[in-house]
Amino acid sequence: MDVLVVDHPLARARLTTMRDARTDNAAFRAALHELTVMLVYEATRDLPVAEERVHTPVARTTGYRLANPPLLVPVLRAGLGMADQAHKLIPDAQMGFVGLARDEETLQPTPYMESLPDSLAGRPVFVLDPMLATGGSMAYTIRLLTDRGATDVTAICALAAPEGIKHLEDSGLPVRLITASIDERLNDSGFIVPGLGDAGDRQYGAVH
Ligand SMILES: O=P(O)(O)OC[C@H]1O[C@H](OP(=O)(O)OP(=O)(O)O)[C@H](O)[C@@H]1O
Ligand SMILES: O=c1cc[nH]c(=O)[nH]1
Ligand SMILES: [Mg+2]
Repeated sequence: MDVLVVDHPLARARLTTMRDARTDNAAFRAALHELTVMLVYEATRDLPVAEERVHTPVARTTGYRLANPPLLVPVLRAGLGMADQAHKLIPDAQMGFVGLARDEETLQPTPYMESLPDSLAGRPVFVLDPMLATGGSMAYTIRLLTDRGATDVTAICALAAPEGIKHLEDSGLPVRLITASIDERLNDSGFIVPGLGDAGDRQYGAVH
């Protein structure tokens, strides 16, 4: 599996803000928004472009646009904090939604929402979720996509654990990963160490 770690100094600075336990919900959301721009920028770097003629005030020249904009799929809740920024960068993208909550005992994803186009054949997909921990939620989401014909999936995550990367690699699913950091490990509760805590709670407040 291709893995790209975006370790640009500005990305590291935003991630540091997100990691800091003193960062409040609003500042955490702002840092995630800004980090998302950097991750999506890198994720789109090699996408095919279509050429079009453009008239500047001075002359005619060749212009460019994405030939086949990806479907954006935020994984609720935490991925919602990446959705608007990704959409601003790719305004003609369509968006689908998946809602998952990880069971705190079993660490298995429990699905509660799914809104995706019927067919994804020939369409690249960007899955937006700040956290790749065990990898169970991401693998579940990607299977929803491949069941609809997707063969080109990019997982965009602020943080990834080695265990989650291995899970995706072992799954054989057609995915590449863009992340700002590969952290050390998971703890006994399935949290990424050093991590940043619960990315949903850090943005929107605790539900339990
Ligand atoms: O790799 P995994 O072990 O599956 O864990 C990662 C998942 O955990 C978090 O969501 P959570 O279940 O906490 O839901 P939330 O976004 O509503 O907080 C995160 O946003 C991922 O979706
Ligand atoms: O560290 C973790 C692991 C899973 N989900 C989170 O939000 N944080
Ligand atoms: Mg959560």
